[in-house]
Amino acid sequence: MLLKITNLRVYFKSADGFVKAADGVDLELYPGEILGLVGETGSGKTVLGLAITRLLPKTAAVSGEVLYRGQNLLALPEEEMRKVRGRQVSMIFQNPLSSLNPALSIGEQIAEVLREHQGLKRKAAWQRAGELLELTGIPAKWIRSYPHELSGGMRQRAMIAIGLACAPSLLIADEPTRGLDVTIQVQIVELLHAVTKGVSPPRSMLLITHDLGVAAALTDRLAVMYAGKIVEYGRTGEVFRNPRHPYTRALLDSHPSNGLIATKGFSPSLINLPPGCSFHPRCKKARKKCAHEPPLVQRIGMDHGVRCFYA
Ligand SMILES: Nc1ncnc2c1ncn2[C@@H]1O[C@H](COP(=O)(O)OP(=O)(O)OP(=O)(O)O)[C@@H](O)[C@H]1O
Ligand code: NI
Repeated sequence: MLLKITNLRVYFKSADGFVKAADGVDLELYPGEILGLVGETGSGKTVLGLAITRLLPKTAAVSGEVLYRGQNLLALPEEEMRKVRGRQVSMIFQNPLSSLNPALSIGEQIAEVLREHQGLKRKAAWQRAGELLELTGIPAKWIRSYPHELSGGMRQRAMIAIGLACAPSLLIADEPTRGLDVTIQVQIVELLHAVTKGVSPPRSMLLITHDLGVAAALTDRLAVMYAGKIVEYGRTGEVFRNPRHPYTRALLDSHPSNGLIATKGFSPSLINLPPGCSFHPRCKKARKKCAHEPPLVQRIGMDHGVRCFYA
C-alpha cells in the first residue's frame, strides 16, 4: 500500500457553521496504480488532494490519518513534509495560469524545484529542466518562455514538468484536462499515461476529474465522492459496468463527454448536511431508513464497496 487514508475530516469554519468538505474519507492507493476521484463540483475532491499534500490553509481543521508508506503525513513536522512534497508526492494544480509564476520563465520554475529539492547545481538544473520539457512534449528551445506566451495545453505540460521535477512516487493531478480542446485533452491523457505507467517502476497517480471519459481511459480504480464522502469505489471497469450506488448511476447516466451531472436536485450544503444518507433527498431509491441513519460502506465484492443500504 502506498497511501492509506483513514477517517479524514476537513472542516472549514464559516459564519454559518462548519463546512464539512471531507467528512470521514477512507481511501487506499496501491503502488503503480492510477486512482480516479470523481464527483460533482463542490464534493471535496480538491480539498482531499490538498489535505494529502498538506497545502490547505491554516484555517482548515484536519483530522484522521494519511499514511504514505506507513508514515502519517498529517503528523509530520512542516520541514519533513516539505521533503515529502519535494521528493515523494507532488500535486499538479487545477489552473496552470494561476499556479505558474508569471514573472519566471518555465525553465527557471522547473530549475528552481530541481535546485531546492534535488540539490542540483545551476547548470545541471537548467539542463535537466530542458530534458523535462522535452519529456512532456515542449521543445527545449522554449525553456526561456514565460507562462503567458504558452497555449493552455503547453501550460498544462509545463505544470506536469514541474510536478515531475522532484521525481515523485505519487502524482496528484487536479483536473489536468479541464478547459482544453478535445484533441489537446487526448494528448494530455497520453502524456499522463506515459509518465505514470510508462516509467519503471510505474508511478502512482490520484487523478481528480469531472470527465468520466478521461477517468475511463486512465484509471485502474475509481472512487466516487459525494458531499465529502466516498460513496463508491472499485475497479474502474467494474464501477462502469456495475455501478451500485444510486449516485454513481446518475453520474454515469449523465452525458459523459460534457462533464455535466444531470441528477435532479441541488447538491447539499456542506454546512447543513441532511441527516441519514447525504444523498437521500435526491435519491430515487431512498426509503425511510435513509433519512435518519447514515449508511456505512458495504463491501459487495473483491475491492468494490458502496455506501448505501440498498446497493
Ligand atoms: N479555503 C476554504 N475555505 C472555506 N471553504 C472551502 C475552502 N476550500 C474549499 N472549501 C469548500 O469545500 C468544499 C469542497 O471544495 P472542493 O474545491 O474540494 O470541491 P471539488 O470537488 O474540488 O469541486 P470542483 O469540481 O468544482 O473543483 C466546497 O464547499 C468549498 O466551498
Ligand atoms: Ni476541485
